[in-house]
Order: sequence, then structure tokens, then C-alpha cells
Amino acid sequence: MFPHRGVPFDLPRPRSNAFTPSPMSQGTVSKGPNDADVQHTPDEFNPFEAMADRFDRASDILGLEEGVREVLRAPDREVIVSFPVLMDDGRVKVFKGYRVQHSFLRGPAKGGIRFAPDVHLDEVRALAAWMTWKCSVVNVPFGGGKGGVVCDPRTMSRGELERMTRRYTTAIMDVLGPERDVPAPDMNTNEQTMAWIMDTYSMHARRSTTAVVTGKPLSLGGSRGRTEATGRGVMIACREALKTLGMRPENTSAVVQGAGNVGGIGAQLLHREGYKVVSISDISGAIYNERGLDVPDVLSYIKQNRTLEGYTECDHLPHAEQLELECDLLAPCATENQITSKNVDRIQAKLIVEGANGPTTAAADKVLEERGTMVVPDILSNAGGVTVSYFEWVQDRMGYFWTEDIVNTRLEQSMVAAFNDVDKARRKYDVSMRIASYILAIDRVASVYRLRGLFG
Ligand SMILES: NC(=O)C1=CN([C@@H]2O[C@H](COP(=O)(O)OP(=O)(O)OC[C@H]3O[C@@H](n4cnc5c(N)ncnc54)[C@H](O)[C@@H]3O)[C@@H](O)[C@H]2O)C=CC1
Ligand SMILES: O=C(O)CCC(=O)C(=O)O
Repeated sequence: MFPHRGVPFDLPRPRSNAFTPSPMSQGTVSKGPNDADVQHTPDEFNPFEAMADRFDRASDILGLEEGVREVLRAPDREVIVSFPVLMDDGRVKVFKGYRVQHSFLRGPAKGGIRFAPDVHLDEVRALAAWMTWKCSVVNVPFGGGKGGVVCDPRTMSRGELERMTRRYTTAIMDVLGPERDVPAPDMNTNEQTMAWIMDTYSMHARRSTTAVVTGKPLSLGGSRGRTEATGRGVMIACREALKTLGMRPENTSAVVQGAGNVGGIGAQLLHREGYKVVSISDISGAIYNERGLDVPDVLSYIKQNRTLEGYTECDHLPHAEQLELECDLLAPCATENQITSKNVDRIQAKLIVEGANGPTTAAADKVLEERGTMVVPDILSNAGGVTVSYFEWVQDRMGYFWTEDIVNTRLEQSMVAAFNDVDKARRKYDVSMRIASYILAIDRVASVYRLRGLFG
């Protein structure tokens, strides 16, 4: 049993992960991964294990006290809900959803919601913890959270998606709020999803509560620059990393995995900065042109056809081959577990900048470290999204909205400062950028924990 950890003030302080779900949600609370009866068998492909491996390495270097380490490793609260949705054919289907709140120490929980057929609790746990570390790396006053609904959005109509989003929101409503937990988009969710969440929450709260989610449409209290923010942050991380390697964008060939919010916008911004983007992929496969792709044209093709399939002026490759292409920069911007012990020996990129969360397993990391491949880790390189989400939350609470120039300038300052902080920690401790990011993040969260008091 670990001590109280700064849960929002208007909720009863939980013992362990205790949470009473709303009567509508049929929610259950899972035991956290620190509970004594949960056995850990090392599993390279388990995202929570991947997070914990790096967390333990960084905590060892910091000499973190055992109690503090236990507190910071485990999620504060895990909510699992089952909820009914009326489908278009008249059937009622029951969906499963998660919201994991890893930490409230530095502020409200913050992090996206993903819709995917294979989303599972350990994945959401890892993603929530990564949010805590990410918010700490870029020094925004949030803890970490993440949510997921097990579904296949590609097979669902807009009406079904709206009803599912609203029922999920209602089911987890008790743990959300501008000062409790503030979701945002992630895989297969977007500003429309956020609009439905904001509206559902507001209906229950009996007042428009724009600051309950970020990544909303502009007309509903969204921030200028949020849609592009994660891709923009990835581009800034690439630029800062190239500087440390003495390389220049115009001499850099880039492979981008994923063509959604992060990969698509990331590829477009790299192309605009003069990189030669030779390959892009989506769920259907990858395309390659050694002379460089016309990225805006590729993206408008995807917008029209909802797939890369059939795009001409290029070769088509299977996913696995894309990652192993000869290139200077590899930006995995799709999903977890892409660079693993199985393919790391064939990865040729000199620099890896992670747009996705958890694309590299801990086992692969160790090989890349030994080989001297620079990896700019997810909790630094994809933090542009949550940084502008923070700006959106601030703007909603002020009721005063900034220009796109102000948002982009502040994002730039924040990403560069975070990159420099991590680089300083890398040199101080003589570790990789990944472990340096964890050291920086954990140290900041641990010091807040000590300041708030250990025995609440
Ligand atoms: N949207 C955001 O602001 C942020 C997203 N992320 C992370 O970035 C990653 C991507 O998220 P989004 O771009 O928002 O999602 P998205 O749903 O907009 O796009 C995902 C893209 O990846 C492609 N894809 C899926 N599986 C693939 C595979 N195995 N190989 C190649 N392509 C594949 C999809 O076809 C799609 O093009 C996720 O790991 C997410 O957690 C991280 C920080 C912020
Ligand atoms: O914008 C946010 O609040 C979080 C985005 C997100 O889910 C992530 O950074 O992984």
C-alpha cells in the first residue's frame, strides 16, 4: 500500500487505487502493477515493462529511495469500464474502455485517448506513465493519464463513433475535469472526438467546460497550432539532434513511419525544412522513392483515398522493409514495438527520432546505445502535442486566445529548452538521451513528491 499522492482535492483521498465508478459505468478498478499478487515476467513487447525498464535504470542512477521509487512507478488510479452502444443495425454492443491516471503530483492528469482493436491495460498504463515523464521533461504542470476504447473505428459509422465516445465519456466522467484529468487526441481520435467529449461532459456538468479536453476544434475553445503541434515538435527535435551530430537537413534522407497526425504533419514539416523524405507508410504498407517523395502530394492522395495503396511515382514495400531502409533519419510515428530485438541489427539510420510513443523496445535500445545510434526518445521528441495542449488549457481558463505565431514561438522555446535540459543530463550522467530524459523527468516529479510531503 503506498501513501497518498496528491489526488484532486475535491475527491476522497483514495487508498491504493480505490475508485467508486458512477452507477452508469459499471466500472471496475484493476490492481496496479505494483500489487504484490501480480507477477512480472519480462516481456519485451509489453509496453509497461518497456517503461519500467527505463524507469528502473534512471532511478538506479539517481539513487532514488525505494519508497519514492515504488510510488512513482505505479499508476495512481486505473478505471476499467464496460458500456453499451446502440449500433446502426439496431443491436446493442458492449465496449470496454480504460482510463489510467498515473500521477497527479505535478498537476491534473493529462494525456490522449486512443480507439484501437488491440488496446489493452498494460499499454494504457505505460502510455499514462509516459505522459507523466513527458509533461515533466517539458516542464508543464500536469501529471500523466491515458485512455483507450477497444474498438475498430475503421468499421464504425460516424453515428456509432459519436454514441460510443459519449457513453465512454459518461462512464469515466467522475474522474475527468479541468483540474482532475484532461484528455486529448491520440491514435484514431481527433478534434471531433474531443468536441463530443467536451459536449458530453458539459451536459452533465450543466455548464460549458471547454478546459476538460484539449485538441478541440478552434470554434470550441481549441488552440491555434494544436493539430500540427506534435509533428512540429518532432521536426524541432530532428533539427536539434542534427545540430549535435553536425548534420544539415538538406543532406539528410528521412524515413517516416505513419501518416496520421504525427507522421503526416511531421513528414510535411521535414519536407518543408529541406529534408529528403524518401519513405512514408500507413497501415496499408510503405512507399519509397530514393529521389525523395513529393510529401504534400502524398498527403493529399491519402486524404482523398484514405490509404497510400495505389500511389504512383514510387515503390511499394512491406512495413518491415521500410524500417530497414538505408537512410540518415528514421522517425517512427505510428505505434509501439516497431524497433525490437528482432530487427534492430538491420536498422541503418544514424538518428532515430520517436514521434510515436514506445516505438523502440528496451532490448533494442540497449543495442542502439552500444552501436552509438542517437535516439531522441518519445517523451522528449513527441512532447510538442502536450505542450500546446497545455497552452490550450491555459487559454480556455483565461478565455483569451493567442495567435498562431505566439503558440508556435512558445512551443519552439519549450522544445529547445527541453532538448537542452536533456542533453545536459546526458553529458552529466554519461547516458543515452533516453535515460537522460527519464532522469530529468523522474528527478522533477520526485522532488515535487518530497516537497508535498511523503505522509499525507
Ligand atoms: N496525436 C498526438 O498529438 C500525439 C500522438 N502521439 C503518438 O503518435 C503515434 C501516432 O499517433 P497519431 O498520429 O495521433 O495517430 P493517427 O491515428 O492520426 O495516425 C496513425 C498513423 O499510423 C499508421 N499506422 C498504424 N499502424 C501502422 C504500422 N504498423 N505501420 C505503419 N503505419 C501504421 C496509420 O495508418 C496512420 O497513418 C501514437 O503512438 C501516439 O500515441 C504522441 C504524442 C502526441
Ligand atoms: O495533448 C495531450 O494532452 C496528450 C497527447 C498525447 O496523448 C501524448 O503526448 O501521447
